[in-house]
Amino acid sequence: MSLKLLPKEWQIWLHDNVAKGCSDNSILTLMLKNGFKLPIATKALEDVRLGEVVVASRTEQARPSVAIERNSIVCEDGHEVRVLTHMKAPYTVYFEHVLTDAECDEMVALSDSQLKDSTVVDMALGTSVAHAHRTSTGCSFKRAEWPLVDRIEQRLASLVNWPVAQGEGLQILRYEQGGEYRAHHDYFDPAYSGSQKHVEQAGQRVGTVIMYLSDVDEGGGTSMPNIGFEVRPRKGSALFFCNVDEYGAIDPMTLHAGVPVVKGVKYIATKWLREREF
Ligand SMILES: O=C(O)CCC(=O)C(=O)O
Ligand SMILES: [Fe+2]
Repeated sequence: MSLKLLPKEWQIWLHDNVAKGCSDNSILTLMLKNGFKLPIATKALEDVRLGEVVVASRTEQARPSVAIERNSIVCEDGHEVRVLTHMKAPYTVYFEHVLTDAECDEMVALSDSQLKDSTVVDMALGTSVAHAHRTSTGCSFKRAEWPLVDRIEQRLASLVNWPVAQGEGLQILRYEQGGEYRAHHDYFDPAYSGSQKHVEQAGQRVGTVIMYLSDVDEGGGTSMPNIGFEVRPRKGSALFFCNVDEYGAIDPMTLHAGVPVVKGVKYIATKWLREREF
């Protein structure tokens, strides 16, 4: 059943290429170049050759997208967000004024009593574990847990053109001086067995939105070391990037880190967008 673990666009691509009579070798070479691991690619190809049916439809989008031709975007709730910077690959947009100061303060207040030491997903087991690479405290909210959370989720959905139902709950992180989140990918790497249960549940994490809830005096940016890019936290701004390319294949260039806070306190709210309903 490896075929179903592939992004929709790749399922279609695989079917089309098998139908065209392409060789296993040429298909697998291209899949490996796009970040798929050999066992997954081989098994998916075998599924198609055995007549496994594609689960995707050709009209569906593989990932979220932003109307980057505009300098500002009016969201469905009438809130106007400014587009400051964008990059084609990895598909990245830095927005200003996604949240008002009052909304940031309210999010911080809602989270403050619930913060616990942060965890990361254990690659082999797929469970949450504490990790020295992530020195922050955090908590998460269920979708629409509070009216403000609901409003922000609706706003983000219209901003990046991705249904609310395909988003995980918001996650809040608080970093104090020296706090950081070392370089990592947000996607579930198909090479690790622990990833599979997440991918089976709601598909890949196709996009990430990191909203900055506080101004930080020094440090605390979000960097993408593979492309030498860094944004600085600014209260109300948000960094959005797609963790997959236009075909839905994982994009290793999205490696990113929460740079250590030098002075001040950094608060963020992160929204992970999934391929299917979560
Ligand atoms: O703290 C940051 O700037 C990065 C946070 C992050 O990578 C995440 O929440 O997945
Ligand atoms: Fe991340």
